[in-house]
Amino acid sequence: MVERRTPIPVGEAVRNLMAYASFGLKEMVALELADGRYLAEDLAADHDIPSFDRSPYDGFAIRSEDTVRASKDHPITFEVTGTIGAGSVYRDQVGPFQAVRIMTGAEIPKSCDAVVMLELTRPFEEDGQAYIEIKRSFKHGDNISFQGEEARKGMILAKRGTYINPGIMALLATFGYSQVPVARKPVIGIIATGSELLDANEPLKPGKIRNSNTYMIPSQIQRAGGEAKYFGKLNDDLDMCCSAVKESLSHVDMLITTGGVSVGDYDYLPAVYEKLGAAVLFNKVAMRPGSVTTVAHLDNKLLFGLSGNPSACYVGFELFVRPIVRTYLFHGKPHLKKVKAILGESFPKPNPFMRFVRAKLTYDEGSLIVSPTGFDKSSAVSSLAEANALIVLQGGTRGYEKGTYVDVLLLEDHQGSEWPW
Ligand SMILES: Nc1nc2c(c(=O)[nH]1)N[C@H]1C(S)=C(S)[C@@H](COP(=O)(O)OP(=O)(O)OC[C@H]3O[C@@H](n4cnc5c(N)ncnc54)[C@H](O)[C@@H]3O)O[C@H]1N2
Ligand code: MOO
Ligand SMILES: [Mg+2]
Repeated sequence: MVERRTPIPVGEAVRNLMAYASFGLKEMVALELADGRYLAEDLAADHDIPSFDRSPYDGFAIRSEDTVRASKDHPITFEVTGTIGAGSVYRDQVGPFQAVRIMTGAEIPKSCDAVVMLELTRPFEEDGQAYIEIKRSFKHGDNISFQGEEARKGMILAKRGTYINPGIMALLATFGYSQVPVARKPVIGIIATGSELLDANEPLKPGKIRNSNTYMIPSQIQRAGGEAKYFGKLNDDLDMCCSAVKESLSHVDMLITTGGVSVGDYDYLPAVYEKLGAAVLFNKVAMRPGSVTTVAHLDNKLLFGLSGNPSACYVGFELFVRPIVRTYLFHGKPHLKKVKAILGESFPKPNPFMRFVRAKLTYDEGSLIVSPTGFDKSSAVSSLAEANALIVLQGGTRGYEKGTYVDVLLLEDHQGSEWPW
């Protein structure tokens, strides 16, 4: 008798699974290696920015009170008493009608309170002494970048779980993080099952196909923020699958297998879970593709039984593995971000189950347009290539017309979403 499985709604499957999600550990990495990682702690300003009053222009630092009477007809002359480049500090007193030549980024001398841009001065020399003429008045604080005007010491500038992008790299360096507390990447094992599988370098043989899943999944793991560890491909053999799963699991934080989760004669994963005593959370989800996606846990670790069919495998990863990975990385919104977009092409297929259509999202003059990327069976590989989004079509619907607003999940996004969507 073929095993009958009862599909559970996607939302219920995600909720069941997320009960097992946990934060990972922190590790320190050199700043140069922090790009693309996730902050394990809030990033706080340990000093004001700027940390001293500085000049935003190349010009002259002056005392504004000396310019009160300056005008086109009555230029006022200042004696230039020194020069400060960025990085230098001018310690002498600046007296009435004196000016200090100052460069962008240099600290304002204590007795000055305004800066005049070079272009607004007329320089001249008399008896070897430099002077400038100023033809307008300046107020206290004119052209000064004040200490703390951008950020105050103690402010939180990025939260724990933030993806480290170029801007965060700049902040980390600004605040002297030569070592950065980042989330340790979860190590995710991958095993492919299937006697039909050839390696990428093998010539095609009758009845065989190349194993694409274990090249696709590491790429998805990396996009999610984890680290992939490949344990090879296995023939459909129960004992071999059992020992490989058990052994591999001991070296990783979670394990993905692909293939062998359905009800066929050589689909051994259900038997593997049973033999190893893994508790199955679900083994049928009301979705297409990926209905056979199975999740179990053993020794406090999650086992993801993703479908062998490439598109089903892909979608199963994004819906179920990704939020576990992002939670491990301290991300507060671990699920795929959902937006509304306009369907760029009709999708005539009926949708008995919730359907996740591989799609390409584009921007057109303020609108988001989304179109399926091609062949839509769960066995499809080609439609994955261009996909940067999944269109979500509700179960029990009969097709969607071009121009309809549909829900779309973004695959290449770092903001993420909370649950429920
Ligand atoms: N009687 C039923 N048959 C099937 C059902 C069902 O409910 N009743 N479900 C179908 C659905 S839906 C899917 S999806 C597949 C899932 O199959 P498995 O997860 O058991 O995967 P396999 O049988 O091992 O392989 C399926 C398919 O994918 C190819 N494959 C496998 N591994 C890879 C790989 N690493 N790279 C590329 N392609 C791979 C394999 O050759 C098969 O063509 O079951 C349906 N059947
Ligand atoms: O798991 Mo299957 O993808 O529904 O085709
Ligand atoms: Mg099968």
